[in-house]
Amino acid sequence: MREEPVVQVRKLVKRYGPRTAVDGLDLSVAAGTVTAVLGPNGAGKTTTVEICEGYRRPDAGTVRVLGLDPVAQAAALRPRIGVMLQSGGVYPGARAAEMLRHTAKLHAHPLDTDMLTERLGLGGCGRTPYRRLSGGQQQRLALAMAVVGRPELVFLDEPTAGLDPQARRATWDLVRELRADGVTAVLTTHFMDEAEQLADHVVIIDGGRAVAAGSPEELCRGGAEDTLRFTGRPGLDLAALLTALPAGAAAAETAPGSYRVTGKVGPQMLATVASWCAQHGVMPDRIAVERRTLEDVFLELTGKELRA
Ligand SMILES: Nc1ncnc2c1ncn2[C@@H]1O[C@H](COP(=O)(O)OP(=O)(O)OP(=O)(O)O)[C@@H](O)[C@H]1O
Repeated sequence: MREEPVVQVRKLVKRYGPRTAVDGLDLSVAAGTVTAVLGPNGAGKTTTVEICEGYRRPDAGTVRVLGLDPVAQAAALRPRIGVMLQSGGVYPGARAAEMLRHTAKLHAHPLDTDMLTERLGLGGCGRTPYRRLSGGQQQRLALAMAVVGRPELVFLDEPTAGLDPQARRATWDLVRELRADGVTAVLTTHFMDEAEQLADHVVIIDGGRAVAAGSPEELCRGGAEDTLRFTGRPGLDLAALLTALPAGAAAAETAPGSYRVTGKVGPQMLATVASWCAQHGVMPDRIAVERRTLEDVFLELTGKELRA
């Protein structure tokens, strides 16, 4: 039997005065997976996540998290989820270790707080008041507080924004371990490599709607073309090459001796280009297939212009 989605959002609408921040959004998160929610600034990611967490009320649509209504059944839901907020909710004079221990005590089976602080590189700042922690340390403490209670589901809003490369990797490792323990994670991020590294499922939001969803591989494979590049002697007869290639392919010499072939790039096209080169006495010094990255897909879907 297929498990119910851990998060199920249908036709969600949220308005702030005249502005519609979320505009009929659908989102489904399967149990035990990491879902990355991507989108340009102002797309509605934080609003959606905060509605799932029960911090905001939807204007329309249905939201179920672990089968519960996040607002009406908040008391039942809160102990089962972990939330990493971008900021706020913290007494600035409290010491880091105290805050983490306090949060751990609210849960029946918390993680070991010493282990968690070491893992996240916070071992040396347990006695430091929150307001004196660096931005990156505050960020890691927020992550620790979100996961210390062994939640079934954790929401991470831009978990690695502003972190140095070591801290980013420590965060990624922790998220992978959580998943290995069966925890479901929903994260928002602006880092495409983070989504590629961590996510089983990616949802791209734009203008308050989900404009694409799938695994990183599915999103990169779908739709547009890939590129095959090779180098050889300059001035090859590309019209002749095109007759050997399947319909819809295109070829161009992008610089003297550098060639780009686009279209449905698969084993057949690679073999065709290689055999055409052999027939014409061309030794390709380099031949490479370039797949679209998640960033390419993201920019194709959401545009390259900066938004107001
Ligand atoms: N409390 C609020 N009052 C009024 N407008 C708001 C409020 N919160 C968000 N908005 C607006 O709603 C829209 C969506 O904001 P949201 O923070 O959900 O986007 P986001 O995708 O998380 O953006 P970012 O990547 O910049 O964090 C934006 O236009 C934002 O200005």
